[in-house]
Amino acid sequence: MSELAARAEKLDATDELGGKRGEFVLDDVVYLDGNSLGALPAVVPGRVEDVVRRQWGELRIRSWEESDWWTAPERIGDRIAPLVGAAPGQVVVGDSTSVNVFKALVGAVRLARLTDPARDEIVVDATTFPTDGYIAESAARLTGCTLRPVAPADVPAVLGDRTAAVLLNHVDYRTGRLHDLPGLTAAVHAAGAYAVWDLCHSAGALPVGLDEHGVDLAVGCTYKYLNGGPGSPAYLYVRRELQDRFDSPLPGWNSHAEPFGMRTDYEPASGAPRGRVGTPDILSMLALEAALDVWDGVSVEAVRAKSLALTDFFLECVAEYVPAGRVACLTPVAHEERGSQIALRCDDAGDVMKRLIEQGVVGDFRAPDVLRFGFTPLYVGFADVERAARVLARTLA
Ligand SMILES: Cc1ncc(COP(=O)(O)O)c(C=O)c1O
Ligand SMILES: Nc1c(O)cccc1C(=O)C[C@H](N)C(=O)O
Repeated sequence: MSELAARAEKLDATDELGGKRGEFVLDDVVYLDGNSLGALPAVVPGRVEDVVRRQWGELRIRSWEESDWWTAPERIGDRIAPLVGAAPGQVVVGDSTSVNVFKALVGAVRLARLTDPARDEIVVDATTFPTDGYIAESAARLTGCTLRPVAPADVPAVLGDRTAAVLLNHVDYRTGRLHDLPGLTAAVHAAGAYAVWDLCHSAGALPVGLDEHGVDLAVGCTYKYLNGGPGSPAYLYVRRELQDRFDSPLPGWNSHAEPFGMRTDYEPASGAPRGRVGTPDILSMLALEAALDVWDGVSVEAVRAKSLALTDFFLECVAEYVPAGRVACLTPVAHEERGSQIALRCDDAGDVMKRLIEQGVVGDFRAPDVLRFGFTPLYVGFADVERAARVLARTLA
């Protein structure tokens, strides 16, 4: 056994999160794609079966009340809240991330214009996951704003009294770079603008501190580190002090103060429900609720500590096993700039990833030349990491 393999064994033996792996349905594959689709928590199938057979099949319409379907978006929002550093009552679950980006960004521009109607610029992360960029462009057109795509580090330099809202990613989906949420949020506020953060690649992987850092609005998906399942609903955070002024661009009947009043005039609900739109996707939502059980007794700080240890160890194994110059790491080495993934640039990355997957190491390929490996501390161990680096070296040899 190599020195690194022996070390991996020891690290796994003392890993305080090691026991969590047994709460997931996993096989012999090294699954490093939880930053795209989280693994299945073992508790989910039985709970979904109950929702389908008993709640829907037997109780039918009664379940909106008796099975608490109607309040699921806020209830499950409150389960996600502590994972992103939010007090209860500020997170609502529903719709896709894309839709929530739209609600948050248009809502942020409207908030800015309450005090300064002349604000007419939206700043967006130029390196963003494409959907955020597309939605930002449309939100700018709809609100009569100019869109300024800027790399996150350059955002402070372009802020001014025309800035209405800034849309940023906490962790970059390609490189795994962790952006400075506290510093950038403070800079946005100093310019009198509103900060919207996309937490897709940070929630469930590292502490976010939404309340602590005064974030205005945030969105995120639940199918990555929160393991909610394919297409599970996203969430929207609106800071408590802004909720009464939040003017959603998608005011559906579910966000009405009195949904069953069936009134022609719209009166927004107060609190987190104001972020709702239409009927919640109950099956996906309750699968997510069950999946969140794996977080019982887990601290995000412990997850972060293990995530950094896993990514450090992966970099060490890659440096030891992979011939020098064969891959280049795009992910920052500094802990304060690293999310929970490692991105390696490599020639023929698409083909290399195919061959890795054939050998039981599942990451993903992002065009044009990136091998992406996501590390989910709840179910990835150090022996997995050592094996992944070993198989990568063999594949590249
Ligand atoms: C940063 C980021 N935003 C948004 C999305 C996707 O949004 P949606 O849930 O609408 O597909 C993803 C991944 O799919 C993402 O990585
Ligand atoms: N949402 C996805 C999907 O429906 C199919 C395939 C991949 C995804 C993803 O989540 C991609 C992911 N956001 C990324 O960072 O690339």
